[in-house]
Amino acid sequence: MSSLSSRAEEQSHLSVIYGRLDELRAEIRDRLDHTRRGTGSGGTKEARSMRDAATYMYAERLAQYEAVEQGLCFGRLDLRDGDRLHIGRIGIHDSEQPLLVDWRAPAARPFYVATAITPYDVTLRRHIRTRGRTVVELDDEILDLDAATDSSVVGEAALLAALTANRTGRMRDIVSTIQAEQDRVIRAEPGGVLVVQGGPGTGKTAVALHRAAYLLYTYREQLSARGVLIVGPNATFLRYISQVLPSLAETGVLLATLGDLFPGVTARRTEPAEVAEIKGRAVMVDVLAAAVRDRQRVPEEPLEIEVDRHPLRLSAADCEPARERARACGLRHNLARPIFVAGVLDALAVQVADRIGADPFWDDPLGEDDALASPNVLDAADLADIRADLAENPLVQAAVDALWPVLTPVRLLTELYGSIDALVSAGSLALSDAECALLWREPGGGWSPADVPLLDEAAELLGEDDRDARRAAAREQARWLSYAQGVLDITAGSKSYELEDDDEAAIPNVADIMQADMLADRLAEREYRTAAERAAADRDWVFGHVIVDEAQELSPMAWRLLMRRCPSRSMTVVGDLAQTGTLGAPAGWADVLAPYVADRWRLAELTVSYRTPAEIMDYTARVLAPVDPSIVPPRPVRSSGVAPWEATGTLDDLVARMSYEIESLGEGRLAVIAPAGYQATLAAALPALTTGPAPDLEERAVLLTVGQAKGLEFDTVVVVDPARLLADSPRGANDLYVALTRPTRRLGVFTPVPGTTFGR
Ligand SMILES: Nc1ncnc2c1ncn2[C@@H]1O[C@H](COP(=O)(O)OP(=O)(O)OP(=O)(O)O)[C@@H](O)[C@H]1O
Repeated sequence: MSSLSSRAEEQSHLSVIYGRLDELRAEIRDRLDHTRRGTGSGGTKEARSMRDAATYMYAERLAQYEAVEQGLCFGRLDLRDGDRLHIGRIGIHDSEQPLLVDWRAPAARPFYVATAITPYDVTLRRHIRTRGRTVVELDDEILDLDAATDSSVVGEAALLAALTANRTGRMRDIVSTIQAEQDRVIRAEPGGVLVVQGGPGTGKTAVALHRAAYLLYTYREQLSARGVLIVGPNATFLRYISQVLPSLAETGVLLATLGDLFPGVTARRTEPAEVAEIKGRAVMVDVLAAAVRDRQRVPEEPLEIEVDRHPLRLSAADCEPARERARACGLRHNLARPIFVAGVLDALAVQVADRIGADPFWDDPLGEDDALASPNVLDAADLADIRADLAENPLVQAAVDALWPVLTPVRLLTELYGSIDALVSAGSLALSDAECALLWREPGGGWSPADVPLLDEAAELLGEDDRDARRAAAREQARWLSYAQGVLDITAGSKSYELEDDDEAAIPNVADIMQADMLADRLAEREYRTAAERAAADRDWVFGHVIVDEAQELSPMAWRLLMRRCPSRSMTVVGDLAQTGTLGAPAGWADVLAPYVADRWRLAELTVSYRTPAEIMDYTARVLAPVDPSIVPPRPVRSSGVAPWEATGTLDDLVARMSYEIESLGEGRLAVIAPAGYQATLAAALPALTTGPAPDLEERAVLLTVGQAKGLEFDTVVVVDPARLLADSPRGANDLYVALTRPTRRLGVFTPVPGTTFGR
């Protein structure tokens, strides 16, 4: 397809682009060396911090330049006015002209959406395939109405090459072959909630990742300070997608599972699906609120507290007004505690004052015993002293702690789960006794992902009395902000002097890539993490944009947590309701979103499956039609000529089949997807498979449950015992749908001989 002369022409342009990239790297390296040499003990504290921040930023920029080495330039547009644009992973200029246009720039958009009918002034679109720094293939499309075909696919040859390449266990970016319907999602406005619904393999995950990169590029000012959060279903999945954003030179994104979103807690505990389902219900908000109220007690029997060898009595009548006042103040548990404590101290102080302040000379002058009370010789200052002494008294403190303890989320939940009485009391209006019994567990053993939204909710209910720390932090921040503003003014002023004949757009100085508040944050912390990194350590962090992948799996409690992290509701929600595996998951996107945005959300649908060839999609549709006719697989973009195989047999037969499949795999990757109860037997019978809770997907062959396989793909997939997968869960059809749509090339379906199984 590509003539030698055009290849030579592209090669020479490519060499110029790489040459310029090398220059940019060398310049940043020089700057880095220069600031590093200056780093150390010299200068003021502020100057040292400034140098550290600059070092960090140059290192970050260098890493971005290093990350774009592979596939730096992948396309060219020839425009009607004779202009020619090369499209690539980042923008690169020399002193006179742009050499490479960033794929996210508006000028690059026609590369993804132009058609013969709507050509956007493009006359030719060229896909350039490279290996290292060498051009290996060109694929030209003339956007000429006379030559228009009805193909809806852009850059067909490049797309097919990408789709049929061996899988590696790591997802690749799709930047050179994004399709028009995907491009519309990637470049959609960031405001509000955008739901992206699409069947398996339609590129939802790929689109979500490219959207994050696009948003950070286009709305950098708004987003880089707050960061972008991408939530994925599990750690294996995050590892699978982890290379995509670095290959797009983006570092401002936090990839996390829901279990990672409560700093200080690593939620890896496994638990039965029915327990996770209860924890995910919206009524758990009421259960937790009741659990907190249950920790705000008054004594059933009066408490005796000995102070200065005299007994004081603390009764329900003393404590009830204090509790009412504390509850009525509208503050959260820990923040309301001082009000309760003040009420209790008042009650105790009166008792002490009555004892020590009685007027020794008081008498009933008329002997009629008609005085209301003994006049007290103590004044307000004395009473305040008594209260202060009582507040310091350990026995008083212990009594108050028992009645209204300072609670952390971890303590509240640990003590709630650890007591069936506490569970039944807190759950009385929302849970059955049997459900409370399911939630009960011994203390210890770690936290599960479903616990994390509850810990977060508990943190909201409890609050943290950190007023002093916040005031001090605000003062410190203001000091750094004014310093940072000064630094930016100076560096902006010195820009042309420092850079002289450099390309200023391509070599940023501090003022280009930082705002004063970002710089102040970094200086103040004396460590220079990106917003995403800092967000990971801060429960109160509010993200600029949140992207949720496999969103159909999230519980109502999980949504509450995510919405708290994104009060602006700038969100992209990506999922497929037909692939829902969890119990208690939503029936529709409206159900999920209504509590937060009513009906103010947009829906975009992806309709073409890029992963799975037509033969496998047809088979899947046939198998699922009698089980769940509502499942309609998406339209495949290609066929492979390889029909799926079906077999029935013993474990030995399966072992024989697997050795053939693994042998004929070549460079690709294979997965066996089997019911959870079969995992032990199959792991023992098939030692060539990598197994475990988070198997390394870069290994050649892995054994997975459906839950683990969600979102992943392999060249070859063997699904074991589909009937059992169907029977194993109330959403069995969805599970089978997920399993059958994982392969990019070959599918095998193996059923044990009737009446036998390969495990529990
Ligand atoms: N435009 C494209 N160009 C090249 N490859 C693509 C394109 N779109 C999607 N793909 C590839 O198709 C495969 C499926 O994409 P992805 O995993 O994003 O789909 P998905 O909709 O998230 O699937 P699932 O619902 O099963 O999780 C991936 O290998 C992805 O790289």
